[in-house]
Amino acid sequence: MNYVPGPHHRLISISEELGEFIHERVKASQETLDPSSPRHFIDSFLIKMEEEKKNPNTEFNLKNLLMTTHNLFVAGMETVTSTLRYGLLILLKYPEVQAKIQKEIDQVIGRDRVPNFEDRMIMHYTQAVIQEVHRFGDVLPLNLPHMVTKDVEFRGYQIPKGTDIYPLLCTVHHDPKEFPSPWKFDPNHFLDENGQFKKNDAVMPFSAGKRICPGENLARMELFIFLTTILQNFKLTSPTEYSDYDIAPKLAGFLNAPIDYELSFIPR
Ligand code: HEM
Repeated sequence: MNYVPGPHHRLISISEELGEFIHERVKASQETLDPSSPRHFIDSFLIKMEEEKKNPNTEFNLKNLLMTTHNLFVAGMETVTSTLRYGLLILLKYPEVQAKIQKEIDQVIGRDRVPNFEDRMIMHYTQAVIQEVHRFGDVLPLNLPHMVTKDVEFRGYQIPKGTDIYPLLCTVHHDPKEFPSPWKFDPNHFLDENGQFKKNDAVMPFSAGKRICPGENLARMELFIFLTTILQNFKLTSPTEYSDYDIAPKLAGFLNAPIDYELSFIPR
């Protein structure tokens, strides 16, 4: 691929830059490590490397530390950013949804303190909007590829050991049996008749099972805190009116990403 022209060169150079940054961070952590008080993932991994240094088969080595940290950055950045960008675009399209979240923020949090994650439990409308952004934005429609580790029979189909499978999330998220208007953005998909948040296991933006996204809790926390902090302080407006087509998910590579759009943050 080095000899083929195209935008992937930028991707490769950004990835290399990220690799160098992580290398520096690991070096700094090694120099300041206190094994009795790990500060973060890198410290914990370094401690495990030390514990397992006599095991020739250990997976806790420097190469895996660098790659795993790289993975966390790549898997955690684009997904959260795209979901948040979808959310803000949708709020431009539906100002009444934005106004209802702001009403809930004013009632539960007010303007004099920063939002915290515990607020989420009593902010039913905000929770429903975020869950609907996950469903509608559907940022990983193809999920990640898996491979069957033994011969499997599934609904009458024989799947031989070693076959790649794609457990699609896009079909799950648009199942008309679960969501009355699957292609429309509608927070009511997650609200009961009393306006309380209604869980629906049919939505699984983080997938399911043993390989479920390990960043789910972090992502949910980030999205709640970012969105409520922004809306506590700003009204979102745009000189452009966005259509249903503009907000519909657009596949870019294996991710859905929102269009580029104009957004102004007006202090409240
Ligand atoms: C809105 C945000 C996010 C979404 C929608 C999302 C979604 C997903 C999905 C669907 C998978 C595939 C699970 C499977 O193979 O069945 C996955 C895997 C993964 N995610 Fe996330 N993710 C998000 C945020 C994050 C964050 C914040 C991190 C870490 C900081 C993270 C780290 C990972 C990693 C390391 C994997 C691979 C796990 C494995 O292969 O065992 N993700 N994510």
